[in-house]
Amino acid sequence: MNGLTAFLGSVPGYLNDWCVTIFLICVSFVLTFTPAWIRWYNMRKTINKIPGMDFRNPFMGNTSLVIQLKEARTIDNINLLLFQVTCGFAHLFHEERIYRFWNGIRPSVAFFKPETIEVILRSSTVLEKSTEYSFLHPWLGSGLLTSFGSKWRKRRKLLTPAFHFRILEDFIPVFNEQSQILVEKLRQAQSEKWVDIIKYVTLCTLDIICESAMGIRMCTQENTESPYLKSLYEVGEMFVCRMIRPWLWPTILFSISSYGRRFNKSLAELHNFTRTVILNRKAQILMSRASGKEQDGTIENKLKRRQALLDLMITHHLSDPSLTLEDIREEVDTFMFEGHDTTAMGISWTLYLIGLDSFVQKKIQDELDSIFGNDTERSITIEDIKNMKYMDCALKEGLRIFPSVPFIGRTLREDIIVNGYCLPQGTTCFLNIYMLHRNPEVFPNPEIYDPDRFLPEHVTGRHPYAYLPFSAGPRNCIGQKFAMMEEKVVIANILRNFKVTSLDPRDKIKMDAELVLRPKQGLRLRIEPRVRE
Ligand code: HEM
Repeated sequence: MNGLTAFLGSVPGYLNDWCVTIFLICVSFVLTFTPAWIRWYNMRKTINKIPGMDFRNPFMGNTSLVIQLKEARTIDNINLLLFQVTCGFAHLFHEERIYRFWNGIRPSVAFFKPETIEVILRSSTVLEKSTEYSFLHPWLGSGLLTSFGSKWRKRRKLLTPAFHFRILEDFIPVFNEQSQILVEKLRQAQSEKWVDIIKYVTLCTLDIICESAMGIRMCTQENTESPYLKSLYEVGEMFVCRMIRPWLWPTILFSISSYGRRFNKSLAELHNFTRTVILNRKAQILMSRASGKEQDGTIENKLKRRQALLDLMITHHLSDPSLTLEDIREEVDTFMFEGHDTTAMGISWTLYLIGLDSFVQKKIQDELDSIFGNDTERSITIEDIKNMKYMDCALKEGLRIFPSVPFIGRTLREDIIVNGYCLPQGTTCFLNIYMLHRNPEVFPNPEIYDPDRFLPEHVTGRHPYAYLPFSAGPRNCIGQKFAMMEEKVVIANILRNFKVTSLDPRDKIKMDAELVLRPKQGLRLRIEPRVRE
């Protein structure tokens, strides 16, 4: 201290104040960041006991590998590259099926073995989503997918009855009607050499979820120029642009970028639309209450049951205003988002696999003929769906090879032990469902499409966490029964009418690491009328 006083005494007065200020800034910097750095250093020591690749630049972590490969021009698209690097790492660490990696200074641990994934998903304390999900907040707020803690628990309890089997049955007419429109659209496209099946199916699943979640007909299959559809695509596209550009992660930088401005404009349109639908429906419910025509909260008539999700929330809001209209908006947007792209990809990938395998296609069509005979128009019933046993296997196998949600992320709020390794609080758990489904010990020749893997005799004895297209545990997919029913109705209606042939072999398909697993260049299918023997 004497030295400092002597030094300050020897410099001119006006510089004195500056020296003291700079000295104090340095001290507060050290005091603020040293504990954080010590915590990070200890965390690094613990995490580095898990197998993984080393890196030179501590600020970039293993992300620098992606940049090096991009610079080496091995592959141009960073999205494709990310997906391939992720799978490459999984192959390197295939023995323990666990590895660490550093996403910048953030530690992550990847899992793709049933026993380790079970520890994470069964835990009642690991319920918080990883930070990547926060990019969804402007759109979905803290709805069911992104929320955690008591908010998530309350919402999950409130919404679960809307997915009860009895309620889902009333959506079957919607699945039928919309998939019959899809069949007509495909019939018109038969003269084309091929169609990108994803484009057709996505409009169909969007119409289905709009009618089921909001109770309104959007008719996007008829009106592909719908402003709602345009905004929805724009929001999805800008969201992905942000995900793959780390410099746009800070909200302020994103909002002033051209991507952020386009995102915010379309988002405002989407939110306005959802809010208007909710307000209109609330007014209708209040009017029927006032006129005494309301059939109580048990939702008796068919039309009302079809709107179960929105009605359930509005009815709850009217008796308990702590569930606000904005809360309802978050949930409706969540269901619109989670409920159409996932099913569209499930249907499209499965049709693609069926289109590569004439043996499987014939088996499915034989099963459909045993249910419907030559009738290609009769609406599908719940009994028919139950009888589609081989179709069930074909769909499950499709979701095994191409799970619509290939990765799931969780953030640890306390230390846990997995596979003998300690994972400290703050670690991101990266559950690689895509590679979990390619474990040759569970699924021999994992790249082969073989629906027989899901025959009851082959499923018995399989580890319950070996196959997880809908995740598992407390935060599993609330819409899984809805999705399976919808997918069966749509695929059945297509294959009752058409023979499908996929034009691109498996090794020509490149995959994007987006929120859902999608092929870079679409899926080309030739559609021909079915000729019965
Ligand atoms: C093939 C179709 C589908 C697949 C593969 C799928 C897959 C998944 C997965 C893996 C999760 C867990 C995500 C995570 O933990 O981050 C999830 C959650 C969720 N899914 Fe699905 N999903 C599908 C269809 C649907 C449908 C049709 C709906 C709504 C009608 C839906 C609504 C949700 C919601 C709201 C959540 C969040 C649940 C919670 O955290 O409590 N999903 N889905």
